[in-house]
This record gives sequence, C-alpha cells and structure tokens, in this order.
Amino acid sequence: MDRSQLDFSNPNWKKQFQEDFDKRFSLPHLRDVIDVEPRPTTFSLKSRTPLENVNGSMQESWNGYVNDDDRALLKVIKFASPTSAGADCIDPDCSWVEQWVHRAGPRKQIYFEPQYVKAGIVTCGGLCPGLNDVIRQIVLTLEKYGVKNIVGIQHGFRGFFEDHLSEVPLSRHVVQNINLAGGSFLGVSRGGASISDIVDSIQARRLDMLFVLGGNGTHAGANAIHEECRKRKLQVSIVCVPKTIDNDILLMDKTFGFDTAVEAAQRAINSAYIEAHSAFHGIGLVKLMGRSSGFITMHASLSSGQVDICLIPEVPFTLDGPNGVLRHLEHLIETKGFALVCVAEGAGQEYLQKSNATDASGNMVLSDIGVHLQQKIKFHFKDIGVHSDVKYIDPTYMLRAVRANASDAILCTVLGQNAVHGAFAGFSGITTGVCNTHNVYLPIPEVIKTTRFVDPNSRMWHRCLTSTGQPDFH
Ligand SMILES: Nc1ncnc2c1ncn2[C@@H]1O[C@H](COP(=O)(O)OP(=O)(O)O)[C@@H](O)[C@H]1O
Ligand SMILES: O=P(O)(O)OC[C@H]1O[C@](O)(COP(=O)(O)O)[C@@H](O)[C@@H]1O
Ligand SMILES: [Mg+2]
Repeated sequence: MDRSQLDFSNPNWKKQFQEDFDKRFSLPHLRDVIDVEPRPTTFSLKSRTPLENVNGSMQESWNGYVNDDDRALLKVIKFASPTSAGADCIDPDCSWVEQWVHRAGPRKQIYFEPQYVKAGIVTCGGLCPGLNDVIRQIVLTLEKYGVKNIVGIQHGFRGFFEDHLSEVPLSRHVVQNINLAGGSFLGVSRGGASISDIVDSIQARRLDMLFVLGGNGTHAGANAIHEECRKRKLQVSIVCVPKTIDNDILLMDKTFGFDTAVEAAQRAINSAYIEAHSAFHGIGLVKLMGRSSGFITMHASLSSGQVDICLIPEVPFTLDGPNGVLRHLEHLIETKGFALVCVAEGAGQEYLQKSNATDASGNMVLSDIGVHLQQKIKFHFKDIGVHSDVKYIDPTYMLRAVRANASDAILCTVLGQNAVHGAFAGFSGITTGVCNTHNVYLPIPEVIKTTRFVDPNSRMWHRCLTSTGQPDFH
C-alpha cells in the first residue's frame, strides 16, 4: 500500500498500514505452494558452547536458534516533523508506526534433509570485494549442516546455459583460502538471463538450493527464478546475498565491499591531493564508481578530509556562472592555491552526450564525466588567463579488484551464514542484510523497488558539505 493510498482521516489508517506492511514483508516459504514437512535441524554448535544456567548447572538445550516470530525494527527514529533531517514519515504528523521485519539466523526446524541436498552458488554482475568471503562462508555453513554436494555455477547466470562452463565442486578444502584474494572464485558476468532456461537447468542439475550473489539486476533475476520455481512447484530455495559496491540496495545499512571500496579510494584521493598540492595552481580530479548513487564518492570524500568539491548524481550542479563549480575552483585557487574535486561517474550526465548504449545487462553506458570536467576546468582557467595544472585520476577498477577489509570480511561472514540458514528454514525469494545493525531476511521485491540514493536532505550529505566547505552549485 502506497502512502498516497492511505486515508489519514480514517482512525484505522495505522492498523491498515501495519497489516499491509506485515504482508509485504512476510517471507515467501516453500510450504506456501508445496507440502513440505519440517524436521529438527542438524545445525548445532552445542558441543562447543555448553551454556551455564544462572545457578551454575549446564543447560539441556542449546539456545542459539532464532524464533520465526523474532523481529527487528526497520525504522528506529521518531521524527518530530517532516522537515527533520532525513525525515521519512508516513503521515503528515509523522506518527510513530512500528515496522517490523524478520530476523535472520538458524531455526530449530529445517525443510531439507542435508545429506540429499545439492546446493549451488552463483555470482552475478560486476565484481565487489568480499565475493570470495561470502562463497566461502556459504560452503562452510552448508557443510556444518551436513551438505556434501555443493557446486559453483561459473560466470553468473551464463553458467546455467553455456555448455563449456561446467559446475565447480566446492568444499571446505576447495574454498579454504579463496578469501585471501579479490575477485570471484566462480567468475562473474553481465547479461544473458533467460529465466525459463535457468530453471530448466536448475531442474536438470537437481539443485535444491541456489545462493545468488548480486545487485539490483541479479535480485530481479533471482526473484523471477523463484517465481518460476513456484509455478513449477519445485522444492528449491532461492536465497540472495546483496552484492553492490555502490551500496545502492534499499533498506540496508550497508552492503559488503562498500567499506573496502571507500578505503581503496583513499589512495587515489590522497595521490590527487599530493599532485594538486605540489603543483602550481594544482587541481586534482578523482572519478569514483557510482552509476546512479553517490555513496562511494560521498563517503570517500568524507573520510579523506581532503576534498573541496564532492559531486554526486543525486545533487544537480551547474558548472558555469557565478554559482558554478568553475567559479568556486577559481576561488579555491585564489585563496589556498590548489583544489581537489571528487566526482561520481553518474554525476552531471546532463552535460554529456548520451550514447543510448547499454551493457549486456541493460544498464546504461555512461559518458565520462571525469574527462569532461578535466577539459572544462582546463579551458576555463585558460579563458580567464589564470594558470592551472589539472591532474585527473580514474581509479575505477582499482576500487573493486581488491580483497575485503576486516569489517567487510565480518559482514560477508554474517551474510553468507545467514543465507544458508534462510534456505534451510525453507524460505525462498528472500535476501539477507543488516538493518539498524540487526541481521534480517527481506522479500526480494521490497529491496529492489528502486535504487537506493543518497538523500540530499540527510545528515550524512550535510556532513559532507560541512567538511568540504562547498557552496550550493546552482
Ligand atoms: N530485470 C531483470 N530481470 C531478470 N534478470 C535480470 C534483470 N536485470 C538484470 N538481470 C540479470 O542479472 C544479472 C546481473 O545484472 P547486472 O545489472 O549486470 O548486475 P547487478 O546485479 O549488480 O545489478 C545479469 O545476468 C542480468 O542479465
Ligand atoms: O564496467 P562494469 O563491469 O560494467 O562495472 C562498472 C559498474 O559497476 C558498478 O559498480 C555497479 O555495480 P554493482 O552495484 O553491482 O556493484 C557501477 O558503479 C560501475 O559503473
Ligand atoms: Mg545493477
């Protein structure tokens, strides 16, 4: 139910909203369409973690399971007014409405017999630091349940129908050290998704579980696979782990690989800073990933503390004129002698010629805003007769071809393990993420309704502006 469909004069609107919310966020389960009986889980760490009662005696049962009725709050701020920073209100009075989502983790009862399970893992889309950590954790956790037949599908969805891409048998032994390197042990790819062919292939391979690692596009594909499996009444669990270096999936605190990418961007920003600072009237320009969301650029600018101008797709800017970026650069050169600009690849596309080309997955191929800015800055300073020395750095692929840093490695561990718990719990068509620091399962359609964007009214963007000191460029 859309907010616009609610009648706030009806005293029952809150109840209606909540009922609709609960329905939207209920997790699709195998038993919705087929007869499946639960059985006691085989996942237990009891022998390693005997728990002591308050009175010192050992407890009989292990208390490490998540109850199906456990919930986490999706939104935790009570906004006093719709004009509060980052306000996300349902009604004009910003009433407090609890929005509960399902907690992730191992259940006491499972819907598969581990010894007969064949599980597949596939990594789709572009690379992202941490893919190997997630693959590894999925394998380790499956084995902990007692699964013996685990395979990797090579090069994304292509691996399902390109004959020369054979299944890769996976085990604790095979994946032991894969997290030490970046990339994907299984390979990735864009494009080539015929849902019906993929489900034919799932049936032919006799897969019972499929773990799909990818971004918005991959999630849309995985949900379509889940729907097709439902239609064919297959006992197959499709569970996603969100992979997007751009951090552009809805509702989640952060996706894995994002922190690592921000950290990797520091080297480029610092190099640009040193070049700009050392040159006479130096202007450093760094372009970072982010087709439509500026999270990497905003966070990298914030964490470096060296950026004077941060440009992201969500916040339009003018280049020319008294309030434009170029005039501000003049001011920076006049006042401090050098300047540093950090721009997201999707920013300012309106200034560039559109090619209308798309990649194999249907994503728009963007024109290079970095090259455009470099030219504009050079010509501008030439025009006004002021010397400038522009150094442009494009570290794009260096941000994502690295191994995950420590905090991402932990996030990958949590997500990979929870994905397996979700499949054994009988859910399908779900994804797993972190909401307000709590680990949850969400139905796929809810996280891909739109791309997640930087909110120009958020505290984080305002912090970025405070830190760079840049004015509004319009
Ligand atoms: N709307 C969609 N429905 C089904 N499959 C899709 C859809 N969008 C993308 N895909 C498939 O998902 C895979 C990854 O998509 P892509 O956009 O490249 O990366 P990401 O998942 O990171 O967004 C590709 O194989 C692509 O064909
Ligand atoms: O050149 P490729 O492989 O298509 O990937 C580049 C693109 O992938 C992205 O990182 C988005 O992909 P993800 O969000 O799936 O990680 C863009 O920011 C970038 O333009
Ligand atoms: Mg995408």
